[in-house]
Amino acid sequence: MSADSLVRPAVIEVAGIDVFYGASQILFGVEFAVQEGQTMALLGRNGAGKSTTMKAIAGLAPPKRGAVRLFGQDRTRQKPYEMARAGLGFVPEDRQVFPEHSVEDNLLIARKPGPDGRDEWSLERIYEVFPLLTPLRQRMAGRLSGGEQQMLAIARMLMGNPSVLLLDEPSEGLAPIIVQRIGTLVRTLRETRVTILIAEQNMHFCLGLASDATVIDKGQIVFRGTIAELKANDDVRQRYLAL
Ligand SMILES: Nc1ncnc2c1ncn2[C@@H]1O[C@H](COP(=O)(O)OP(=O)(O)OP(=O)(O)O)[C@@H](O)[C@H]1O
Repeated sequence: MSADSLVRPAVIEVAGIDVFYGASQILFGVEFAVQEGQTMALLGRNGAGKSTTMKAIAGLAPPKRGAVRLFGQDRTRQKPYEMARAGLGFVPEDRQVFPEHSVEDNLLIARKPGPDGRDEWSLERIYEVFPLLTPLRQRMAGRLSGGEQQMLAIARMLMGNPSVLLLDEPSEGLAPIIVQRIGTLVRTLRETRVTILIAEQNMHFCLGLASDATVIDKGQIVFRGTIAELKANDDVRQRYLAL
């Protein structure tokens, strides 16, 4: 077997995408790849284009030029439900739990096997990994705290057994202790061999979590490397990530 045949395509490939909202161009040739099992941090300041990139991958902000590929297959301009069927789990910035339904119903509504037939996430397993949700199972999701809602949003996404996770600013607006818990949770997920892309303003949250980093500024990629390389690069951190 040649070495080439062992090279697998990246799980997520964003290939030179331009995204517009109306007449305003928001992303300019954004390009990066996430390999199988990698935890990639997409970092950048407020308004840099992180959410737009996540939405472009998830099918919510179709690129005008360039391509989005999942497991080597072209998925540019597919609908969000098609991306979900292809194995993509997306937790948007605003979490979007069903406020009038209980925690347990939110979870059950989302339950389905993954595209590869994987069915790892039962309610029992969710409560094991998210012990904070156990006593809240009958509570209306709209009455949860921000941190609890974030946990529920991640748990609900997992009930669809995705093989690729997109988390948009999971630490946003949460107290430091809750941010720590979300960090522990992401580390647990990393061990389940899924591929993870996390968009964050909070670089410190990602330093101990991610293996790799991509930095975006004004809709353009300005850095790609390992987390260790980012830590060692004062210039990039000061220019693009300092608050
Ligand atoms: N629906 C929209 N219509 C027009 N412009 C938008 C829309 N959504 C976002 N923008 C603009 O696109 C740019 C990128 O926004 P985006 O939400 O992708 O950034 P971000 O890096 O995720 O920042 P944040 O941390 O604030 O979410 C910003 O200038 C923003 O004002």
